Parts: sequence; C-alpha cells; structure tokens
Amino acid sequence: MKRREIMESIISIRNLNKSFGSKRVLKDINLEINKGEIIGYIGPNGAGKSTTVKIMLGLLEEYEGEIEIFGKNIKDDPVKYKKRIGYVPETADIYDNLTAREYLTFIGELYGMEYEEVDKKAEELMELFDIREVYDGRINSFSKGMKQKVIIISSLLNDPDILFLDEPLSGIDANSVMVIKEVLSELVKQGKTIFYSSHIMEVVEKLSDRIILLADGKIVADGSMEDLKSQLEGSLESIFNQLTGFNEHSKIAQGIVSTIKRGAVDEGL
Ligand SMILES: Nc1ncnc2c1ncn2[C@@H]1O[C@H](COP(=O)(O)OP(=O)(O)OP(=O)(O)O)[C@@H](O)[C@H]1O
Repeated sequence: MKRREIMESIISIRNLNKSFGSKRVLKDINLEINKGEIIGYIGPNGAGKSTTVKIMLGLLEEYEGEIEIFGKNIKDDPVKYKKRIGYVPETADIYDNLTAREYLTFIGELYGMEYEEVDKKAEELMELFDIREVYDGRINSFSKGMKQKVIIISSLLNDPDILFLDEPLSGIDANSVMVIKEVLSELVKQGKTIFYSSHIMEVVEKLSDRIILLADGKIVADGSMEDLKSQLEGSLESIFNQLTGFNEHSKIAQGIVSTIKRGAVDEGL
C-alpha cells in the first residue's frame, strides 16, 4: 500500500454469487477495497467483470451475498450511495439527439446540482478535454472519442468518491489518454477510489496499485504488480496469460489466417 497509512474499507463484497438462469457467472467473490485505491479489474471476455460492476451499481438486483459501499449494505438504501459514485460504462446509451450542454446539465441536475453551476463546470471540463467547440453540437454528430470524453465528463460532474470505469479510454487519442491517466492518478491522491476495468494491460499495469484478476467468475489473483511479479514472471499481459492458462495464441492466429484464405477468389491483382 503506497499512499495510505490508515486503511478504510469503502467497498466490501462478501460471498457474492450470481447466476443467469442455470449459468453461474460469479462464484463466491470476496473483496475488500480501501479508500484511495486504484484497482485494475481484469479478466478474459465473459469472466464476469461487468456483472460485478453492474451489481455494485445496483443495475442487477438479483444476487446472493452482501455488498457494502460507504459502510452500508446497498440494498438498505439503493439511492443515496449513487450520488457519490461515477460510472463510465463500456457501451453507453447516451442521448444522441441532445447537445453536449443539454446532456451534461441534465446529468448534473439528476445529481441535484444547480443548472448554472453544472453548466459552468461542464463547459470548463469540455475546454480542458479539448472539445469546448462542440459544447452546443448534437452528440450524434460527434466522433467516438468525443462521445467518450462527454461520458467521462458526465461521470465526474458530481465529484464522485468512487469512480467505476469500464474500458474508459476506447477511441480516445494518445494525448488525451495521457491527460486522463494523469487526472485519475491525481484523483486517487485526493483520496478518491477508482475501479478500473480494461483489456489494455499496459495501462492497467501502469495505473493500478492493486490488480484483481477474474477468470470464469472467480478471483484468481489479487495484489500489487510487485506481488504478482514475485509469483509469476513477465509483464501483466504474460501473467494474465499464465493465470488464465492461455498459451495458444500462435496456433489460433494461424488457424484464423488459413481459414480467411480458404475459398477466396484470387484475382491475381
Ligand atoms: N443479462 C444477461 N443474461 C444472460 N447472461 C448474461 C447476461 N449478462 C452477462 N451474461 C453472461 O455472464 C457472463 C459474464 O459476462 P460479463 O459481461 O460480466 O463478462 P465480462 O468479464 O465483463 O466480459 P467482457 O470482457 O467481454 O466485457 C458471460 O458468460 C455472459 O454471457
């Protein structure tokens, strides 16, 4: 633990189990997350990462086990804790027909902020994220990265204590990625907690002070990058491969390439 002297649990997950029909998706998840941690939550496609996040956000209500956020069971008061969290979903249903100003002020007002206050804050954040010129443009005319920036801004308007980020940098250019990484590190220094889910291992490795690896609904690793490296060798990508038992990338790639070639007409161009 780098920065904190006293550990204060901010998210506590106990014996979490979740099934969709007969399929068990989360199997006995236990996690204590402390204030000020930046958690890299990783795992193969379908491991159960989004499901865990959706349960914590109160978007999926049927599950077994207990979840406490800010020291209270989320089922006891399913509304209050949400005012103190921000969420950047993997795919967002953003109101495309609105302008960024309309959308962001609407979100701010949902959090109970005054229109003038949220309007000013949103405009300043648009400026800082280098998209001020489209504040009054309709979101459906934005590029993927511009939309993603609007979603990130919307998640920060209420100055959340916990930020859940699901693949937040997708579509964002390299300069803005540097800014956002810096913002996240700064927020953590101020005591915010960040739950960061991504498949981009380089970013997770650099950003997170604790990495949790989920495979087939179970936690298979939980520790700092140094902890993981003391048990296994290589980069986070290679540790990920080792812990998920994956060593067939060349064979699979060759299979894909030879399948692509099959049956295609060679025009001899
Ligand atoms: N609403 C649903 N109904 C049925 N099955 C679901 C539902 N949502 C998720 N699942 C299943 O639960 C499993 C975990 O899905 P989840 O989206 O949590 O994985 P993930 O780790 O976030 O994957 P990815 O990295 O691809 O985003 C998958 O097998 C998925 O098919």
